[in-house]
Amino acid sequence: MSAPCNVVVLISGSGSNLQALIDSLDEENPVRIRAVVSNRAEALGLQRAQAAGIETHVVQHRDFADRESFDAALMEIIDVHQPQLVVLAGFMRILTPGFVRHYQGRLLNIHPSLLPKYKGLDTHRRALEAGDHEHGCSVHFVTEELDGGPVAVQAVLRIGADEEIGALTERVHAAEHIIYPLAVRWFADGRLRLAEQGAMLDGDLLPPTGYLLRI
Ligand SMILES: Nc1nc2c(c(=O)[nH]1)N[C@@H](CN(C=O)c1ccc(C(=O)N[C@@H](CCC(=O)O)C(=O)O)cc1)CN2
Ligand SMILES: NCC(=O)N[C@@H]1O[C@H](COP(=O)([O-])[O-])[C@@H](O)[C@H]1O
Repeated sequence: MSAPCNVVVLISGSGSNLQALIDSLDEENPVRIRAVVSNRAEALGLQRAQAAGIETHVVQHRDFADRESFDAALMEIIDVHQPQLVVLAGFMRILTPGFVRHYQGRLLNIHPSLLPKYKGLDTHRRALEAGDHEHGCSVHFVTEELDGGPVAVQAVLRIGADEEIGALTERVHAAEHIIYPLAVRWFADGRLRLAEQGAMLDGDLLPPTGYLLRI
């Protein structure tokens, strides 16, 4: 088994991706979730972490004068755990260049679209309004460019005729809960890495879409 991989998870909301990561842990998995940090005190994900016996912290962005000081407070808490990996799981704040540089290559995010399409927010509505036939989610390395980092893995879904945003959101969520634990495990096992050229899996450069799963 690989050496333990200390992970800190950042959240802002319900934490279903955090829960999927927690549920993926077993004696074969080297991932050790050392702490969960939320920028919102009301995040239900904090309760999920506490139920799993994971240390939790709240760092509210509204308590800080600017993004740099907020990020510095995050980093101070995160670095206590000396993480090999920081996981954004529904974390809804844009991180500063200083934060991204500090964790470069060991910072992952789950995004609810087939990047590079629909960076930012409100992705499901945008895909439906565009009349797309496919949609999905992406795990990517985080860079200074918002949702622009190299993709590690994507889940591709067919959009059903007249599919409602609620149904699509649920299907994408379910797909996220498959690909995020997979990508995090690959990283912990030393299989997934960020190189100069992009995301690498087992020493091979991944395509811009990352490792594709059709679900
Ligand atoms: N430097 C980076 N920071 C973050 C990235 C990234 O790729 N580079 N990914 C995001 C996650 N994300 C989409 O996947 C995302 C999160 C938040 C926002 C956003 O516009 N946030 C607003 C506040 C919104 C709110 O509080 O509800 C803001 O920060 O002003 C866009 C995309 C995480 N950070
Ligand atoms: N741009 C970032 C973004 O929209 N992230 C999305 O927030 C949700 C968090 O759900 P969760 O709190 O239940 O994991 C997830 O669907 C994730 O893709």
